Amino acid sequence: MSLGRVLVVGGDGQLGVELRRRLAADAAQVLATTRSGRLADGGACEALDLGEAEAIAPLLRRLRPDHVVNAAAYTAVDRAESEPALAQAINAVAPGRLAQACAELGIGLVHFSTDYVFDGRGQRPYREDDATAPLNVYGRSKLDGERAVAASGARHLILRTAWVYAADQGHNFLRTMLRLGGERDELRVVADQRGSPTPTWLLADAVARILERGIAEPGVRHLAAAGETTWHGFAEAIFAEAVARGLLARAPRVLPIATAEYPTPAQRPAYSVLDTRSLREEYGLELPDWREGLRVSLDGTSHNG
Ligand SMILES: NC(=O)C1=CN([C@@H]2O[C@H](COP(=O)(O)OP(=O)(O)OC[C@H]3O[C@@H](n4cnc5c(N)ncnc54)[C@H](OP(=O)(O)O)[C@@H]3O)[C@@H](O)[C@H]2O)C=CC1
Ligand SMILES: Cc1cn([C@H]2C[C@H](O)[C@@H](COP(=O)(O)OP(=O)(O)O[C@H]3O[C@@H](C)C(=O)[C@@H](O)[C@H]3O)O2)c(=O)[nH]c1=O
Ligand SMILES: [Mg+2]
Repeated sequence: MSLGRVLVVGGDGQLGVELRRRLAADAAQVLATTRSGRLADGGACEALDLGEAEAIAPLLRRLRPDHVVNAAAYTAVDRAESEPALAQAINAVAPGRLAQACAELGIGLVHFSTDYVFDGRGQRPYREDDATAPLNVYGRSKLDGERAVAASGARHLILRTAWVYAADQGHNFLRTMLRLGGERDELRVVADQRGSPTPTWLLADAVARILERGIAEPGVRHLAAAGETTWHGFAEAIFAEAVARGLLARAPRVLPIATAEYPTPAQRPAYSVLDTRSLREEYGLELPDWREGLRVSLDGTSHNG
């Protein structure tokens, strides 16, 4: 079955790359945008700077995709504290304009949001309707983006995910740990923030399934790997799996530290595990445990969900 024409906005981000790869198998045509109008692999695509929101509607009118998947965002959590206007423009204003154009043209929209919309004082996995209270600029801008998309009237899904990584590309914790682990004997990693590391292939598989079934009930859904760990636990797992595969000669020592011992400009939630039941039931998804997600990512085997 063909998914028709799908436009991936932000086609060279870590999620955008994986979406293009995954959807190419099922879609009649995968279109993409980057800021420059070129893909990192040299291919051509559409140019779209999300800082210029007035360019969005004309582009969609010209391309007329069946679905838009928005994988673009301002994701530099610490830098956002000193660039709040830019974070707001990319994460809130642009998604709102994108969604309005989708509503006008009858295009379905899949948009991504984050666990950082929560303050982390929860005691059990967060459900979609739990109260949001972002602790940082990035989280606030993403929450405003959710609200703008919801208000647009577009047939949409807002997928809140968490701790996203890919083994082969992008700026992410896995790749940072593999790099630092090769350089140092000892790392200090926070052990009091809990969440669920989620590979981009899992997200791309879920999007393919969603587009295949269609967006029935608009709204927010949670989508992340199952289970939970801390950044320290994730780091330990990364080194164990990397050494087992010969990706690293030996694991560094990973000292568990408190958040207070790793000061950063942005405050982060202490607990942001997401309850994914709603999306799993609605779309018949089986979400792997985060550790299995890590293994598959490092094996480089592509998964079909
Ligand atoms: N990374 C994570 O841990 C998590 C991410 N998410 C969400 O998932 C989605 C995908 O994130 P991820 O793939 O990790 O993000 P990346 O940072 O890897 O990719 C984001 C993409 O957005 C593009 N972009 C940023 N600003 C602009 C702009 N002004 N105009 C056009 N493009 C722009 C970037 O392009 P360029 O490189 O040119 O700046 C980049 O290609 C986002 O909505 C994010 O908020 C949710 C939870 C966790
Ligand atoms: C590199 C490093 C980080 N840390 C800590 C800092 C932070 O609390 C945690 C993770 O660091 P990062 O910078 O990768 O995390 P961060 O940029 O906060 O990751 C977030 O990105 C945004 C886009 C999201 O939406 C979130 O879901 C989440 O994935 O690990 C250490 O304790 N030791 C280290 O050596
Ligand atoms: Mg980061």
